[in-house]
Amino acid sequence: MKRQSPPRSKILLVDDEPDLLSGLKRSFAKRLPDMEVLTATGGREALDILVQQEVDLVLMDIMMGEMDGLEVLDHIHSNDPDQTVILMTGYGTIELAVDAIRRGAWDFVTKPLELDNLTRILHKGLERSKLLNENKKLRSRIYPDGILADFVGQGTLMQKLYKAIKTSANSEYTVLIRGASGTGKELCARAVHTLSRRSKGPFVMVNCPTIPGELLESELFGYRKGAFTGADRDHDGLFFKANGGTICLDEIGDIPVNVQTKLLRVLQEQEIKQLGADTSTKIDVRIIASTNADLESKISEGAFREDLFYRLEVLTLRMPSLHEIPEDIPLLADHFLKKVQIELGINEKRFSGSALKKLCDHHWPGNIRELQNVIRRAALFFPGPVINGDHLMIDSPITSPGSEINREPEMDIIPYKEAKETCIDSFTRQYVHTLLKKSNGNISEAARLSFLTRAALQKIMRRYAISAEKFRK
Ligand SMILES: Nc1ncnc2c1ncn2[C@@H]1O[C@H](COP(=O)(O)OP(=O)(O)OP(=O)(O)O)[C@@H](O)[C@H]1O
Repeated sequence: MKRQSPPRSKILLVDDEPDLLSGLKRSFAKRLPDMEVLTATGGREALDILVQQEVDLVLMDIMMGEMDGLEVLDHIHSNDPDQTVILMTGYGTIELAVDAIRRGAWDFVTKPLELDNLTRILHKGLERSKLLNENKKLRSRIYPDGILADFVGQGTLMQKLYKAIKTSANSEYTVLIRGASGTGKELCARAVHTLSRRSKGPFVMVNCPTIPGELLESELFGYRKGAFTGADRDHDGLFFKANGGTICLDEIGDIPVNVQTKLLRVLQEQEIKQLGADTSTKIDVRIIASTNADLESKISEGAFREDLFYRLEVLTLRMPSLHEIPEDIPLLADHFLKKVQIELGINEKRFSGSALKKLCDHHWPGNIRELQNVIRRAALFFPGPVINGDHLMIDSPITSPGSEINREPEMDIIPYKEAKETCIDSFTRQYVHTLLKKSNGNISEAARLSFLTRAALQKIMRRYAISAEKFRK
C-alpha cells in the first residue's frame, strides 16, 4: 500500500521588493526543501491568500508601500489570533519591531537577512504553529455530523447531549452533570474540558466518596505547614493542581456540609484560603460537578446546601440512561466489541442476531458501563468468531469465573493483566452479592462486615449496578 507523505508546511513571504522575494524563495528551496513557499508583493494580496489557504507561518516586511506590515498584522490577527507571523525590519527600525511584538507578531528578524539565523527562527516558528494546530484539532474533536469523538450514539437524545456539551464548552459557567451510574458522566466532563478554551490546562477528576470526609477539605483546598498535627509541609491541594484548567467533582452529593460551605465560597469569590494560611489566593478553575443522587431530596433532608445547588446547576447536562436510547445499543455494542478486540489482541468477532436481540431487550440498570462489561466478558471467555445470545451473561449476575470456565473450558489466551482485571470484576460482583445476602441488604452492616466505608461500598455497588433492595427480606 502506498504510504501517504505528511502534508508540507506552508510559508507565506510578503515583501514589496520582488527581487528579495525571488531570492528568498530560491534560498528556501535549498534549505527548507520540505516546505511550500507562497509569495505576495503586498498586504492585500497576502490577506487574500490567507483567506483561501491554511498557512503555517507568515514572514513579512514591515515597511511596505500600500499597507504597512503592522496594519496587515492587525488584519491577520483579527481573523486568526494564533497565526504565527515573523516580521522583517531594517536597521534603525528596531523600535517598530518591538511594537510589532507587542501587537502580536511572534518574532522579528533584521535586514540584511542572515540565512542561518532566519532558518533557525523559521523552524521554531513552524514548531509553534504545529503545536497550536494540534491543540486546535483536539479542541474541535467534533465530527462533521456533530458527534463528539469518544462518544458513540446517534439518536435524538445523544444529539441533544452533544449540542449541550458544545454550548457548555464555549462558556465558563459551572456545569452540573446528572445521570445514573455508568451513563458516561466522566466522559462528558472530559469532553466539556477538551472542547473548552482551557483544554491546554489540567483536568483534575476527584471521586469525592473515595476520599474520607475528614480529609476531603485538605485534599481539595490544601494546607500550610503546621496547620494541624501532622502537617509537616505545605500541601497545594487539588484545586491548585487544576489552576488554569477544570476540576470535576464526581458524586458531589456525597460531600460533607462543611466542605460544601467552603466550596460555595470558592465559587463566589474564586479564591481559596488554605488551612493554616493567613490570606486567600486567587485561582482560575472551572468547576464541573457530577452526581447520580437526587440532590433535591438531599436539600429537603438538610444534607445538601440549596445555595450551592443553585450555584452549581447554572448549566445542567442530563446523561440518558441506556434504556432511554435503545436505538444506540447496537452501535455501542459494536464499538465495545471492536475496542475489546484491540485491547486483548484477539481475532475479529461479531454478534449473532440472537445476541443483538438480547442486548436490545435488556433493561441495563448499570447502563453503558454494564454493557461494556458484558461484552468484555463474552469476548474474553468465549472463543470463536460469533458471540451468540448464550454467551452474554446478562441474566445471571452472580457468576464465578470457575462456573464460566466449566461451561466453556476452552478460553482464548489473552494477556495476563486483562484476564486478571476481568476476574476481579467477577470477584467483586460475587463478593458484594454475598455481603449483601449476609446483611439482608443492609448497607451499613455490609460496610461494617467488609471493613469498607459506607460511601466506598455504595460507590462499588453503583459501579456494578448492584441494588441492595433485592437482598432485603
Ligand atoms: N456514549 C458513550 N460512548 C462510548 N463510550 C461510553 C459512552 N458513555 C459511556 N461510555 C463508557 O462507559 C464507561 C462508563 O462511563 P463513565 O465512567 O463516564 O460513567 P459515569 O456516569 O461517570 O459512571 P459513575 O457514576 O459510576 O462514575 C466508560 O468506559 C466510558 O468510556
